[in-house]
Amino acid sequence: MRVKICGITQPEQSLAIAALGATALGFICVPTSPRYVTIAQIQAAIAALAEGNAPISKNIDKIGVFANTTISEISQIVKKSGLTGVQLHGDETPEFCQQLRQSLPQVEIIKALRVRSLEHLQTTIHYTDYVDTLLLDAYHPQQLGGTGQTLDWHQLNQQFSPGLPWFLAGGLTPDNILTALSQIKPNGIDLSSGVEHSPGNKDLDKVALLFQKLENW
Ligand SMILES: O=C(O)c1ccccc1N[C@@H]1O[C@H](COP(=O)(O)O)[C@@H](O)[C@H]1O
Repeated sequence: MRVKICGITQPEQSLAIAALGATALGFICVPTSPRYVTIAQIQAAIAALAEGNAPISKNIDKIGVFANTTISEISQIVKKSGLTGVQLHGDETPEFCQQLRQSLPQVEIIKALRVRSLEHLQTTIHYTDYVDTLLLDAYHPQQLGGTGQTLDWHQLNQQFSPGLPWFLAGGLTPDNILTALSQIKPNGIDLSSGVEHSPGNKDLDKVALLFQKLENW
């Protein structure tokens, strides 16, 4: 199972989190977020990974999180920083994803859906031809992401079976991860606020605890 730890801002934490077992790191490229990072910060985090000894550090997925921005801005940031994937966390349409794919053919495209209702889940069907991966996050009326709010895993399990690999996100923590995974079987999990001291400052003890819990799963 893929494990993405999102909202990394410090280069040394990217290396430590990779060493603990993360398969993907997320960098928030949304300027209004308290976890926002510049191209230079992403470059520094990726350079730290390249200097790490463990092969996993070099092969780890490096995902930029964007919301409601332009294809040209995303493409520039991806090319300058060395990101391997893009997570679209805003109101991007299937047509937008199709155009982004043409601009960045080698880059993984993850479309996040902030789930307002179970009916809303049906919209994912329109993205299947244009993205590689889906991600489900909880809806919050004021914030785009990193909210710590959870989805209804049990209901989701009964209503959601997309034709694409997908990440479960939204309020996951070392304390609730096994409960979530006992109810639903995503291809990956994505954690941000549940493994941090404060926005952008990850709590490495919580990240270690998460991987300890996953060992017994
Ligand atoms: O983390 C943020 O600040 C953020 C800002 C804008 C869009 C997405 C953001 N984070 C994403 O939110 C989810 C869930 O976070 P949490 O575990 O509930 O704190 C995750 O996919 C992040 O990539």
